[in-house]
Amino acid sequence: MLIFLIGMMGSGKTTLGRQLAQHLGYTFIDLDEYIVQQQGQSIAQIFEQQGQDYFRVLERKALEELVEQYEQAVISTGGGAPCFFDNIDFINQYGISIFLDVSINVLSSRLIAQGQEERPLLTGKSETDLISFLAKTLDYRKQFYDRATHVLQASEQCIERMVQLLNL
Ligand SMILES: Nc1ncnc2c1ncn2[C@@H]1O[C@H](COP(=O)(O)OP(=O)(O)OP(=O)(O)O)[C@@H](O)[C@H]1O
Ligand SMILES: O=C(O)C1=C[C@@H](O)[C@@H](O)[C@H](O)C1
Ligand SMILES: [Mg+2]
Repeated sequence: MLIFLIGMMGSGKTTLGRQLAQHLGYTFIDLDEYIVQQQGQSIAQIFEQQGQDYFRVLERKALEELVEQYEQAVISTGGGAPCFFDNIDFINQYGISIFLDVSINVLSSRLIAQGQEERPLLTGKSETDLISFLAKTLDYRKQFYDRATHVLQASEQCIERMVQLLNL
């Protein structure tokens, strides 16, 4: 089975994905890291040098490659991945998708704590700008995230509890 984690930046896709994969004995793949390794450039460099549209094409190609290569894997996607092309349909065709539903306040405090240098869409934003950017982005992306096959309320849950709740 392929399990795709989807949700906003800072919702815990990478953190939870790694632990879920370990729990299930599955391979863990982070889509952002896969692209970084393939390209030999950071996400920030790809955005800066080739632009976001190019990154979205790389993201789609990476999804296509991964479904060919793996049968049992947890794949943490980038925050925007399900929201471009027909990626959410593609994801649901090849596996299950879990939307990590996290409130804007929790997202913004996690993202501020973690620093923003590897998240080009957030670079240079003040806390107020960050909150309004997240709210606006989620407002648009919700239509895609809502098509996940599973939803986890993930603001407060600790990782171990989330793994139990999924009951996989
Ligand atoms: N359930 C949780 N409880 C508390 N903190 C968490 C939880 N999940 C993730 N975090 C923290 O939130 C931050 C963001 O998590 P993570 O990098 O996993 O998010 P992401 O969804 O992969 O983001 P991106 O889309 O930018 O890759 C990290 O500092 C992580 O330690
Ligand atoms: O939410 C987004 O659009 C992004 C999230 C990150 O995971 C990266 O994929 C990139 O920084 C873009
Ligand atoms: Mg991540």
